[in-house]
Amino acid sequence: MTTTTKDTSPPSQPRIAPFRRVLLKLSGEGLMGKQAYGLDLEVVQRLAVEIKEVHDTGIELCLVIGGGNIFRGVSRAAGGMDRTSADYMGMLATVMNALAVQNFLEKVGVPTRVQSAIPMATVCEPYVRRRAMRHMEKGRVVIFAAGTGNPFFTTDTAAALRAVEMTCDALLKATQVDGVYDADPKVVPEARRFDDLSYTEVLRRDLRVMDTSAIALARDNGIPILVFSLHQEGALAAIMRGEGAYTLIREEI
Ligand SMILES: Nc1ncnc2c1ncn2[C@@H]1O[C@H](COP(=O)(O)OP(=O)(O)OP(=O)(O)O)[C@@H](O)[C@H]1O
Ligand SMILES: O=c1ccn([C@@H]2O[C@H](COP(=O)(O)O)[C@@H](O)[C@H]2O)c(=O)[nH]1
Repeated sequence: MTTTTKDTSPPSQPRIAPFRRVLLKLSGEGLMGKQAYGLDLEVVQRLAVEIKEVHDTGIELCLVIGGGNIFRGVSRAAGGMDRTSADYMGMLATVMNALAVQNFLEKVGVPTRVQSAIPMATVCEPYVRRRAMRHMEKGRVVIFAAGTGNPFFTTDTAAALRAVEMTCDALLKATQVDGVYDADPKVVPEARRFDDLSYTEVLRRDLRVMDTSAIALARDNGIPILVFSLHQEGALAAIMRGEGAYTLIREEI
């Protein structure tokens, strides 16, 4: 599922109001491209250009990047380690991804700041909510690293949390698949894709495109979630124009 495709979907009636500020969650695994581990720098470069395109329109942007391309606390690579240590390793992996994306964004002329939930003063800023808001008001893209800073969570929950804290209009989840299906499409090829879903339906059907704490946090704070493919070229800009293919998760529909 790593082939890049061009978004050719026809323009349609926008399903959601124009955005002022959004949080973009990039799948860490998605940054591997065709590789088995780490970063495919061509993928990172393409995403940087796509983010710039949106940033140039004046929309305020913040990012959360997963760490699945390097390390996950619950993965087999964690072996017999205790969960908290393994989760801290996972959070540190997200810092590496944040620094890589920061580098590529700055190469294409997008001003950025990385803020880490685990303070590491010689590497990046610590997470300070009001400072992050100010950076965005000044036109900087803020990259939130190290997840929530707590073990037993994931970067999906960190994305929902930061989206609420930053008063974002939406959480955009750029992932490996082009939306939410009635079963994992990587496991069940005949799974059917949804255009629209309510938070409650995602939780009731146990659709695991995101973890339940992220969905619950978004639901409790009324943040719409748009799930789309990170591999579809132009998908991010299309969504910003009210077009493109994505699953929209929001209140009862
Ligand atoms: N019902 C479902 N609909 C869509 N995708 C699903 C569903 N259930 C499970 N998935 C899986 O969820 C995955 C989400 O991918 P993604 O790489 O974004 O996960 P992630 O945990 O956020 O990644 P990372 O930790 O690397 O950031 C997809 O690979 C997809 O196969
Ligand atoms: O708040 C958080 C966020 C992440 N972790 C750990 O990091 C890895 C990588 O994050 P993904 O969301 O899976 O990409 C995750 O598996 C956890 O081990 C965390 O502990 N707390």
